[in-house]
Amino acid sequence: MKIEAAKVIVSSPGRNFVTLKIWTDQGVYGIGDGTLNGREKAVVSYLEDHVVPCIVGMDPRRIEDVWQYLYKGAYWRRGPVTMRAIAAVDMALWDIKAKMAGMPLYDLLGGKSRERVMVYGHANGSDIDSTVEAVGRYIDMGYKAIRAQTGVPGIKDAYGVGRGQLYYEPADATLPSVTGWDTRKALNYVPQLFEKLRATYGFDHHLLHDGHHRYTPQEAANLGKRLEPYQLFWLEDCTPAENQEAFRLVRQHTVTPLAVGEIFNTIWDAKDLIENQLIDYIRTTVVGAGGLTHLRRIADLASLYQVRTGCHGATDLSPVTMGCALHFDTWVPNFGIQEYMRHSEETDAVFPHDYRFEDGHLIVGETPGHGVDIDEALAARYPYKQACLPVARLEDGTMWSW
Ligand SMILES: O=C(O)[C@@H](O)[C@@H](O)[C@H](O)[C@H](O)CO
Ligand SMILES: [Mg+2]
Repeated sequence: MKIEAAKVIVSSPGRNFVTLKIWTDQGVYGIGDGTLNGREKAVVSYLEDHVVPCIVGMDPRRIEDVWQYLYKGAYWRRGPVTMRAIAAVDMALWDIKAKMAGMPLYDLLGGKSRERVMVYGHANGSDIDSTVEAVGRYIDMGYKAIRAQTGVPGIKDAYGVGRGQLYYEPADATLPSVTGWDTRKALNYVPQLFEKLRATYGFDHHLLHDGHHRYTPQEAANLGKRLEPYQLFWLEDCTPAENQEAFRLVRQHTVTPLAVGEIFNTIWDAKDLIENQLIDYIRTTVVGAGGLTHLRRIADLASLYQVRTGCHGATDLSPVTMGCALHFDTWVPNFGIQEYMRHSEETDAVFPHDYRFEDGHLIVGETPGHGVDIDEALAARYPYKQACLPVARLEDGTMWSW
């Protein structure tokens, strides 16, 4: 059996997606996602110029060998562009294998560990009162877990506060928009949001919060400690994780559960955090970390240390990644939660998929493969539109982590 052809499809139904379609000589095809928000074309070139010419003619059944070929064969290892390109191939090959086996992907991975996957949605508002209302709307929609982000008085366009209610997309301009940040103001304000949320809705729902890499380890420890009374499901990216040791300081001071990893690409980025039990949830997802082949390895390492999964699921990960992640979540023994930011109706139409939301959970169907396709004719109606993620600066102009 051979890979006969592979094509990269760039489409922007509301936002940009990079999709890889691989055809085999047996008439079966597979679909993979390689989207890298704000840097999409780098992956397009990596795939078209450097990956597709190598994989045509290879045996699509040899998923592990193709993965090792692309990883070791580049010589230049890791990084978001390389690992997304590998992920796109890997997802398409798993899709092909599962279709050939006539099985939904979760069956091929080892079978169902659960019937449905708990997801969390994004509630956000410009201030505490509007965020409390937004959380109420998610509760009314049936969500069991909700991430809450509030604007902070005196901070311009704080992270996570979108314009719409369901479809927040931060990559909003051809050149990066400039937003603001002030740790002191946020540290005083954010705990008040969670105090009000618990006072209003009680403790039945899981609440989550994203620090988006903005606090120093000491400040993150302070925030984690002050959030303890509100029993968060997790505090995400409380401090940058390039230095994995930084989490030790946070951990020593708070029992608020910690999640990290949406910007990690490999097991090496997470290894020290997992082995030293410095985190509770690992956020790497299929497109971010080299596909299912590598994500499985991360999850297996994590399971040894009782670290659970919490796959990244923002709108910049296409329905193809969401489909693969849901099959992974349905199988993985150490599942924690799945992020679910809804895609727009245009996006959902371009990517017909076999998963559905019900009672705060996502449920995958039994279509062989990962159950997500691309409508190429419709995709062609949405050409690429340059879009960048914002940057953040402190009041005095200093660049900060967005
Ligand atoms: O937790 C999250 O979902 C965020 O941190 C993301 O929305 C992130 O900002 C985007 O994926 C960036 O493209
Ligand atoms: Mg995040």
